[in-house]
Amino acid sequence: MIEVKDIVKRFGRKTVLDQVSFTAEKGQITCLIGVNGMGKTTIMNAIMKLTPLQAGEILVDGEKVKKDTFEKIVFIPDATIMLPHFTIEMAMEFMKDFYQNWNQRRADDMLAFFKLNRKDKIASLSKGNTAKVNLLLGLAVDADYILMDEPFSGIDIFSREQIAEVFTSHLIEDRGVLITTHEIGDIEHLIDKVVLLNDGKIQKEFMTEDVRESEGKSVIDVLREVFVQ
Ligand SMILES: Nc1ncnc2c1ncn2[C@@H]1O[C@H](COP(=O)(O)OP(=O)(O)OP(=O)(O)O)[C@@H](O)[C@H]1O
Repeated sequence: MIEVKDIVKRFGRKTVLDQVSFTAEKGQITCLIGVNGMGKTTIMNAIMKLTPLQAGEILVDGEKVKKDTFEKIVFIPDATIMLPHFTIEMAMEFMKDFYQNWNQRRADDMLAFFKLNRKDKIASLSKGNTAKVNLLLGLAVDADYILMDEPFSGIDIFSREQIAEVFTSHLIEDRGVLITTHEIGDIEHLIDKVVLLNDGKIQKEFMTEDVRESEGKSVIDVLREVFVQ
Protein backbone atom coordinates (compact mmCIF):
# COMPACT_ATOMS: atom_id res chain seq x y z
CA MET A 1 0.00 0.00 0.00
CA ILE A 2 1.14 3.56 -0.68
CA GLU A 3 0.30 5.73 2.34
CA VAL A 4 0.49 9.47 1.95
CA LYS A 5 0.34 10.91 5.48
CA ASP A 6 -0.31 14.56 6.29
CA ILE A 7 2.05 15.90 3.65
CA VAL A 8 2.65 19.62 3.38
CA LYS A 9 4.29 21.22 0.35
CA ARG A 10 5.00 24.91 -0.08
CA PHE A 11 6.53 26.69 -3.04
CA GLY A 12 7.73 29.96 -1.56
CA ARG A 13 4.80 31.36 0.39
CA LYS A 14 2.26 29.33 -1.53
CA THR A 15 0.95 26.19 0.21
CA VAL A 16 0.16 23.70 -2.54
CA LEU A 17 -0.49 20.64 -0.35
CA ASP A 18 -1.92 21.22 3.11
CA GLN A 19 -1.82 18.04 5.23
CA VAL A 20 -2.81 15.74 2.42
CA SER A 21 -3.44 12.10 3.36
CA PHE A 22 -4.75 9.17 1.33
CA THR A 23 -3.88 5.59 0.44
CA ALA A 24 -3.50 3.68 -2.82
CA GLU A 25 -3.72 -0.07 -2.55
CA LYS A 26 -2.40 -3.01 -4.53
CA GLY A 27 -4.94 -4.59 -6.85
CA GLN A 28 -6.81 -1.29 -7.19
CA ILE A 29 -6.81 1.62 -9.60
CA THR A 30 -6.81 4.81 -7.55
CA CYS A 31 -7.47 8.08 -9.31
CA LEU A 32 -6.30 11.41 -7.98
CA ILE A 33 -8.66 14.03 -9.38
CA GLY A 34 -8.31 17.78 -9.25
CA VAL A 35 -8.52 20.69 -11.64
CA ASN A 36 -5.30 22.07 -13.19
CA GLY A 37 -2.70 23.33 -10.78
CA MET A 38 -4.14 21.56 -7.70
CA GLY A 39 -0.92 19.70 -6.92
CA LYS A 40 -1.45 16.27 -8.50
CA THR A 41 1.96 16.18 -10.17
CA THR A 42 3.56 17.48 -6.96
CA ILE A 43 2.10 14.48 -5.08
CA MET A 44 3.54 12.06 -7.67
CA ASN A 45 6.92 13.81 -7.44
CA ALA A 46 6.77 13.62 -3.65
CA ILE A 47 6.10 9.86 -3.72
CA MET A 48 9.12 9.47 -6.03
CA LYS A 49 11.20 11.72 -3.75
CA LEU A 50 11.70 14.18 -6.58
CA THR A 51 10.57 17.10 -4.45
CA PRO A 52 11.20 17.75 -0.74
CA LEU A 53 8.26 18.12 1.64
CA GLN A 54 7.86 20.55 4.51
CA ALA A 55 5.99 17.99 6.65
CA GLY A 56 4.37 14.55 6.62
CA GLU A 57 5.61 11.24 5.30
CA ILE A 58 5.02 8.71 2.56
CA LEU A 59 5.19 4.97 3.22
CA VAL A 60 5.27 2.17 0.68
CA ASP A 61 4.34 -1.24 2.12
CA GLY A 62 4.85 0.27 5.56
CA GLU A 63 8.34 1.62 4.91
CA LYS A 64 9.72 5.05 4.11
CA VAL A 65 10.71 5.49 0.47
CA LYS A 66 14.36 4.58 -0.03
CA LYS A 67 16.58 3.41 -2.89
CA ASP A 68 15.16 -0.15 -2.89
CA THR A 69 11.61 1.18 -3.12
CA PHE A 70 12.29 2.23 -6.71
CA GLU A 71 12.29 -1.43 -7.75
CA LYS A 72 8.68 -1.50 -6.47
CA ILE A 73 7.37 1.68 -8.04
CA VAL A 74 7.48 2.91 -11.59
CA PHE A 75 6.50 6.48 -12.49
CA ILE A 76 5.12 7.29 -15.93
CA PRO A 77 5.16 11.08 -16.33
CA ASP A 78 2.98 12.89 -18.85
CA ALA A 79 5.94 14.13 -20.88
CA THR A 80 8.26 12.09 -23.10
CA ILE A 81 10.76 10.38 -20.88
CA MET A 82 13.20 9.29 -23.58
CA LEU A 83 15.69 11.12 -25.76
CA PRO A 84 14.04 12.19 -29.04
CA HIS A 85 16.63 10.52 -31.29
CA PHE A 86 16.05 7.13 -29.62
CA THR A 87 13.97 4.55 -31.45
CA ILE A 88 11.35 2.66 -29.42
CA GLU A 89 13.75 -0.28 -29.43
CA MET A 90 16.57 1.84 -27.97
CA ALA A 91 14.19 3.19 -25.33
CA MET A 92 13.33 -0.40 -24.33
CA GLU A 93 17.05 -1.29 -24.15
CA PHE A 94 17.63 1.74 -21.94
CA MET A 95 14.88 0.64 -19.54
CA LYS A 96 16.19 -2.93 -19.58
CA ASP A 97 19.64 -1.71 -18.48
CA PHE A 98 18.14 0.50 -15.82
CA TYR A 99 15.57 -1.82 -14.22
CA GLN A 100 16.49 -5.30 -13.02
CA ASN A 101 12.82 -6.25 -13.19
CA TRP A 102 12.25 -5.25 -16.83
CA ASN A 103 9.91 -7.75 -18.50
CA GLN A 104 10.68 -7.95 -22.23
CA ARG A 105 7.82 -10.35 -22.92
CA ARG A 106 5.32 -7.85 -21.56
CA ALA A 107 6.99 -5.06 -23.54
CA ASP A 108 6.67 -7.12 -26.74
CA ASP A 109 3.02 -7.91 -25.94
CA MET A 110 2.27 -4.23 -25.55
CA LEU A 111 4.18 -3.29 -28.69
CA ALA A 112 1.95 -5.69 -30.61
CA PHE A 113 -1.22 -4.60 -28.81
CA PHE A 114 -0.59 -0.92 -29.61
CA LYS A 115 0.64 -1.77 -33.14
CA LEU A 116 3.81 0.24 -32.57
CA ASN A 117 6.89 -0.14 -34.76
CA ARG A 118 10.04 -0.71 -32.71
CA LYS A 119 12.17 1.09 -35.33
CA ASP A 120 10.20 4.36 -35.05
CA LYS A 121 11.99 7.32 -33.52
CA ILE A 122 10.50 8.82 -30.35
CA ALA A 123 10.61 12.30 -31.95
CA SER A 124 8.48 11.13 -34.88
CA LEU A 125 5.63 9.74 -32.77
CA SER A 126 2.17 11.31 -32.55
CA LYS A 127 0.96 12.44 -29.14
CA GLY A 128 -1.18 9.30 -28.82
CA ASN A 129 1.69 6.99 -29.72
CA THR A 130 4.03 8.84 -27.36
CA ALA A 131 1.52 8.19 -24.56
CA LYS A 132 1.40 4.51 -25.55
CA VAL A 133 5.20 4.21 -25.56
CA ASN A 134 5.36 5.84 -22.12
CA LEU A 135 2.76 3.38 -20.88
CA LEU A 136 4.64 0.46 -22.40
CA LEU A 137 7.94 1.54 -20.82
CA GLY A 138 6.27 1.81 -17.44
CA LEU A 139 4.12 -1.32 -17.50
CA ALA A 140 6.93 -3.54 -18.77
CA VAL A 141 8.70 -3.06 -15.47
CA ASP A 142 7.59 -5.74 -13.00
CA ALA A 143 6.86 -3.17 -10.30
CA ASP A 144 4.14 -3.52 -7.64
CA TYR A 145 2.95 0.07 -8.04
CA ILE A 146 2.52 2.16 -11.14
CA LEU A 147 2.14 5.92 -10.97
CA MET A 148 0.79 7.61 -14.09
CA ASP A 149 0.47 11.35 -14.52
CA GLU A 150 -2.38 12.27 -16.87
CA PRO A 151 -2.10 9.20 -19.12
CA PHE A 152 -5.13 10.32 -21.15
CA SER A 153 -4.34 13.98 -21.55
CA GLY A 154 -4.56 15.52 -25.02
CA ILE A 155 -4.87 12.29 -26.99
CA ASP A 156 -7.53 11.17 -29.43
CA ILE A 157 -10.51 9.01 -28.52
CA PHE A 158 -9.16 5.84 -30.19
CA SER A 159 -5.83 6.03 -28.38
CA ARG A 160 -7.74 6.72 -25.17
CA GLU A 161 -9.87 3.63 -25.73
CA GLN A 162 -6.80 1.47 -26.34
CA ILE A 163 -5.08 2.79 -23.24
CA ALA A 164 -8.27 2.24 -21.21
CA GLU A 165 -8.32 -1.37 -22.47
CA VAL A 166 -4.83 -1.89 -21.05
CA PHE A 167 -6.11 -0.83 -17.63
CA THR A 168 -8.55 -3.73 -17.53
CA SER A 169 -6.18 -6.31 -19.02
CA HIS A 170 -3.72 -8.84 -17.62
CA LEU A 171 -0.98 -6.23 -18.19
CA ILE A 172 -2.01 -4.54 -14.95
CA GLU A 173 -2.50 -7.84 -13.05
CA ASP A 174 -2.82 -7.27 -9.31
CA ARG A 175 -0.58 -4.26 -9.21
CA GLY A 176 -1.53 -0.99 -7.59
CA VAL A 177 -2.12 1.87 -10.00
CA LEU A 178 -2.28 5.54 -9.05
CA ILE A 179 -3.26 7.86 -11.87
CA THR A 180 -3.94 11.57 -11.99
CA THR A 181 -6.47 13.21 -14.21
CA HIS A 182 -8.57 16.34 -14.51
CA GLU A 183 -10.97 14.69 -16.95
CA ILE A 184 -12.69 11.65 -15.53
CA GLY A 185 -15.28 10.96 -18.25
CA ASP A 186 -13.61 8.23 -20.28
CA ILE A 187 -12.08 6.31 -17.44
CA GLU A 188 -14.77 6.44 -14.79
CA HIS A 189 -15.67 2.76 -15.25
CA LEU A 190 -12.04 1.65 -14.76
CA ILE A 191 -11.44 3.25 -11.41
CA ASP A 192 -11.79 1.52 -8.03
CA LYS A 193 -11.11 4.49 -5.81
CA VAL A 194 -11.30 8.27 -6.17
CA VAL A 195 -9.26 10.79 -4.22
CA LEU A 196 -10.55 14.33 -4.74
CA LEU A 197 -8.02 17.09 -4.33
CA ASN A 198 -9.28 20.64 -3.96
CA ASP A 199 -7.55 23.76 -2.67
CA GLY A 200 -4.57 21.83 -1.36
CA LYS A 201 -6.70 19.43 0.68
CA ILE A 202 -8.34 16.06 0.18
CA GLN A 203 -11.99 16.88 -0.21
CA LYS A 204 -13.24 13.32 -0.48
CA GLU A 205 -11.91 9.77 -0.79
CA PHE A 206 -14.31 7.03 -1.85
CA MET A 207 -14.68 3.66 -3.54
CA THR A 208 -16.56 4.07 -6.81
CA GLU A 209 -18.54 0.86 -6.23
CA ASP A 210 -19.78 2.13 -2.87
CA VAL A 211 -21.23 5.38 -4.22
CA ARG A 212 -22.65 3.51 -7.21
CA GLU A 213 -24.35 0.81 -5.11
CA SER A 214 -25.39 2.61 -1.96
CA GLU A 215 -26.12 6.06 -3.37
CA GLY A 216 -26.77 5.26 -7.03
CA LYS A 217 -24.28 7.96 -8.04
CA SER A 218 -21.59 8.10 -10.68
CA VAL A 219 -18.18 9.64 -10.02
CA ILE A 220 -19.25 12.65 -12.11
CA ASP A 221 -22.33 13.08 -9.85
CA VAL A 222 -20.09 13.19 -6.77
CA LEU A 223 -17.66 15.61 -8.47
CA ARG A 224 -20.55 17.88 -9.39
CA GLU A 225 -21.71 17.96 -5.76
CA VAL A 226 -18.24 18.92 -4.59
CA PHE A 227 -17.21 21.41 -7.25
CA VAL A 228 -20.47 22.97 -8.48
CA GLN A 229 -22.05 24.94 -5.66
N1 LIG B 1 8.81 24.27 -8.97
C1 LIG B 1 7.75 25.02 -8.66
N2 LIG B 1 7.91 26.28 -8.19
C2 LIG B 1 6.84 27.03 -7.86
N3 LIG B 1 5.57 26.64 -7.96
C3 LIG B 1 5.35 25.40 -8.43
C4 LIG B 1 6.42 24.52 -8.81
N4 LIG B 1 5.89 23.34 -9.24
C5 LIG B 1 4.54 23.49 -9.13
N5 LIG B 1 4.22 24.70 -8.65
C6 LIG B 1 2.88 25.21 -8.38
O1 LIG B 1 2.23 24.27 -7.55
C7 LIG B 1 0.87 24.11 -7.94
C8 LIG B 1 0.57 22.65 -8.20
O2 LIG B 1 1.26 22.22 -9.36
P1 LIG B 1 1.10 20.75 -9.98
O3 LIG B 1 1.88 20.71 -11.24
O4 LIG B 1 1.42 19.77 -8.91
O5 LIG B 1 -0.48 20.73 -10.26
P2 LIG B 1 -1.34 19.68 -11.10
O6 LIG B 1 -2.57 19.44 -10.31
O7 LIG B 1 -0.50 18.52 -11.46
O8 LIG B 1 -1.68 20.53 -12.38
P3 LIG B 1 -1.93 20.07 -13.91
O9 LIG B 1 -3.24 19.34 -13.93
O10 LIG B 1 -1.98 21.39 -14.61
O11 LIG B 1 -0.75 19.23 -14.30
C9 LIG B 1 0.65 25.02 -9.14
O12 LIG B 1 0.05 26.21 -8.70
C10 LIG B 1 2.04 25.28 -9.64
O13 LIG B 1 2.11 26.56 -10.21
